[in-house]
Amino acid sequence: MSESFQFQLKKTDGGARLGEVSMPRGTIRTPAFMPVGTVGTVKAMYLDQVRETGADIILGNTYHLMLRPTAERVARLGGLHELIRWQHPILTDSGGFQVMSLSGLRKLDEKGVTFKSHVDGSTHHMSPERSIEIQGLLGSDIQMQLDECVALPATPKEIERAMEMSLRWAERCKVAFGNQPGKAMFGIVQGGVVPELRVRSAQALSGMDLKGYAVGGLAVGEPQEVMLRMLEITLPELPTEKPRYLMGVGTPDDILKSVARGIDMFDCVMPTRSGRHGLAFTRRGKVNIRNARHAEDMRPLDDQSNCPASRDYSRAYLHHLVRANEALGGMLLSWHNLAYYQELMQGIRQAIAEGRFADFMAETQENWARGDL
Ligand SMILES: O=c1[nH]cnc2c(CCNCC3CCCCC3)c3[nH]c(NCc4cccs4)nc3cc12
Repeated sequence: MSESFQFQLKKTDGGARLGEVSMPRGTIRTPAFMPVGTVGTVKAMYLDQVRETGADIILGNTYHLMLRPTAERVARLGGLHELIRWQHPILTDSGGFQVMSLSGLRKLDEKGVTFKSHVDGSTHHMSPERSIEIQGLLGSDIQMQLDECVALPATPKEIERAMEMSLRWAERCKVAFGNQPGKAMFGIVQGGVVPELRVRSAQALSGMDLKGYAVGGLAVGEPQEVMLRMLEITLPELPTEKPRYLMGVGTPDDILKSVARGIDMFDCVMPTRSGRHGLAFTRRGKVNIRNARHAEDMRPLDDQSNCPASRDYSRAYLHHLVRANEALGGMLLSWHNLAYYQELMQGIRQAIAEGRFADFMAETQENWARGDL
């Protein structure tokens, strides 16, 4: 196991990249899908199940953990890895994005974000330095800079202001992070859907020589083709020898098309959140298990899968559990969806390794279009 943080670009196939991030706690095979942990758990899942699906890394939820049980308490309890018993890499977000989407009264200025906790209404101030301190207390392996993801629609002036402040915050986070061997701090490219702002943000962050780069400010309601166009504009400005992380993305189709343009890492609540609501992602497209057509269908979701949730339970049973709002329904569908996402990532990595990613992408999309049997 390497004592440092290293990214190795192993192969490219068109714009798609096969790589590995090596860290003291383990290796991340890229392109990688990172399941979202919330308050230290991937909702409705045991972490050894998450590991079994093929996850090399999970996300820790800074916003929730800083409010409850607090970063200081997590540190006193030995850090997040000890607390949740996950001994592989953990990436934590800065907490800023969720402040903007979850908390009440909030103010954002050069110093940072001031907000009221949705848990108990207490007031919190999070500066770039405090965000890095919190992520350090959690024991995070990959820490994200504090940034401002401006809510769309926004004027170019507003987008420019937020992008430039995010760059200043990136510098402050880099200083606060200092030199932590085996760990990394990633910058986040902003700039909305304005090409020249995207280029300026990516070029400025590249100049900071960070360990990895996230593309932020996307998957916030813009059409898929606009998101993809922004990747085509942004990624050429980022160093090829560093990992690229597209934040909050996405559906299986988003992932295929973003891998084709050079993205290495993804996170999304989609597989777990939609699983809890009865939506299954399968190799033959989406299946809404609540639909009456499954009520007496004895087949499993996917008898080819090595995941028990996909292989051993009938659709009729899953339909019943979800209709009855039984917790086991959401658990089994979350498990199935995470397994499907990891199977998709494994297929992508294999296809790039064999130089047939374009064919894999076309076949996969055709199977989705064919729809469920
Ligand atoms: O610019 C950004 N800066 C920082 N974070 C962003 C995120 C959150 C990524 N997931 C964090 C996880 C950390 C652990 C807990 C769960 C989230 C985004 N998510 C989306 N789209 C999906 C979206 C989800 C909700 C609204 S849009 N676009 C995003 C853009 C940014």
